[in-house]
Amino acid sequence: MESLQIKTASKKYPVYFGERILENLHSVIEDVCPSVSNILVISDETVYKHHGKALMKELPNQALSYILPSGEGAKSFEHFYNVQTFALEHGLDRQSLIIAFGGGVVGDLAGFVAATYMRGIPFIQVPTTLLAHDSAVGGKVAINHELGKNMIGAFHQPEAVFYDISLLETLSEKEWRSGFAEVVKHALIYSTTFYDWLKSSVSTFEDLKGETLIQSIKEGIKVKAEIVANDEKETGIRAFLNFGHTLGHAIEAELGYGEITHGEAVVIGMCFAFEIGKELIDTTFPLEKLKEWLHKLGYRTDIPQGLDKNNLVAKMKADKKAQHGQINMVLLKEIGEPLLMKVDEKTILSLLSETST
Ligand SMILES: NC(=O)c1ccc[n+]([C@@H]2O[C@H](COP(=O)([O-])OP(=O)(O)OC[C@H]3O[C@@H](n4cnc5c(N)ncnc54)[C@H](O)[C@@H]3O)[C@@H](O)[C@H]2O)c1
Ligand SMILES: O=C(O)C(=O)C[C@@H](O)[C@H](O)[C@H](O)COP(=O)(O)O
Ligand SMILES: [Zn+2]
Repeated sequence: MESLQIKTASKKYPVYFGERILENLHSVIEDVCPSVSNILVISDETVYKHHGKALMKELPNQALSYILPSGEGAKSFEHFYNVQTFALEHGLDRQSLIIAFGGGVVGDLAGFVAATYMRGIPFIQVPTTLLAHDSAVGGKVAINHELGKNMIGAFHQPEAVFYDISLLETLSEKEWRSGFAEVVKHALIYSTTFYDWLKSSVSTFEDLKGETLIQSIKEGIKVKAEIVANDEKETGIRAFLNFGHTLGHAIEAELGYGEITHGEAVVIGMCFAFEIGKELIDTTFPLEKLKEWLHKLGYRTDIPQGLDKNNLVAKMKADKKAQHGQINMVLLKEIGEPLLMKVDEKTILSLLSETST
């Protein structure tokens, strides 16, 4: 089992990763939460069906579980409230531990429950998707609002991240595609070395196995770790991790949560940010080559049909990076050279019209 250390202003914690490491979970819990009173596992139906038994076998018999429906819809006020009610009814206290067992949806919701229950209790992320190499690290936890993604949330770091990569074997191709988008994002904002390696190593999702998978996850987490170590609460460079998300989140909210995966929306958002970059900054980035690779991997890079462009712009203006109602987007001058820039909504509206099908 390998490990990395995450050091943020508020907390230091380990990220353990490797294949078939679940049997080590109890000793990690003893290490990071030695005086835990009881445990609540929060998961979703699909994850629990595939891997629930294997997880619960590693926990004390009294461990509780709360199973959410699968998918983005679980990041709602209703499910948040229901989990809090369950926790209260079952007597969770400040010595209780929440285990988020699932992808980014479970991690974000369970983390937000942990952040707010009795003003904050510990939690451990046990991620089960590729995407969660991103969501499980860094402490952003949230639920969605009809008016925007992750609008209600907190920064609450986990006590540990425990990533058994073998659990990913049951993921569908759609979910590999969604998760890989955030790996590509990490490479693009960080370094040519990471990006070139990724591009030459992954031509189909079949390639995401063994060492290539471990390396992709490890490098992605390292990028995230370095950024959150310097800016835990997004007062500056953490915004770079939001590359592709200004439009991506707007598309997810406009289409209806769960109609498009997070990663697929981020890919469209990243390509759009490159188009904006062509207009506003001096960049030589070969966007067509990136798109060629993305299309081979089955991504769409154009804006889905039928979306109202004015509504998209309104959502982009409501994004958390906006300042005084002005849209702030992450653009890339070159690979590894992100910058945050105010973009006029007229520029956005006209490019949205040009790049839509
Ligand atoms: N907090 C952050 O920093 C951060 C970062 C990136 C994304 N996110 C959020 O993460 C969410 C997306 O996460 P996700 O893509 O992991 O979605 P998800 O948690 O909904 O998982 C995707 C689907 O795969 C299923 N699944 C999960 N693990 C599985 C497994 N091992 N085998 C089979 N099926 C499995 C789930 O049931 C679900 O249907 C979005 O809400 C996004 O906003 C948060
Ligand atoms: O960790 C971050 O910071 C990110 O922006 C990572 C993103 O991939 C992730 O989707 C995050 O949840 C977006 O945050 P938000 O603040 O735009 O809601
Ligand atoms: Zn994301």
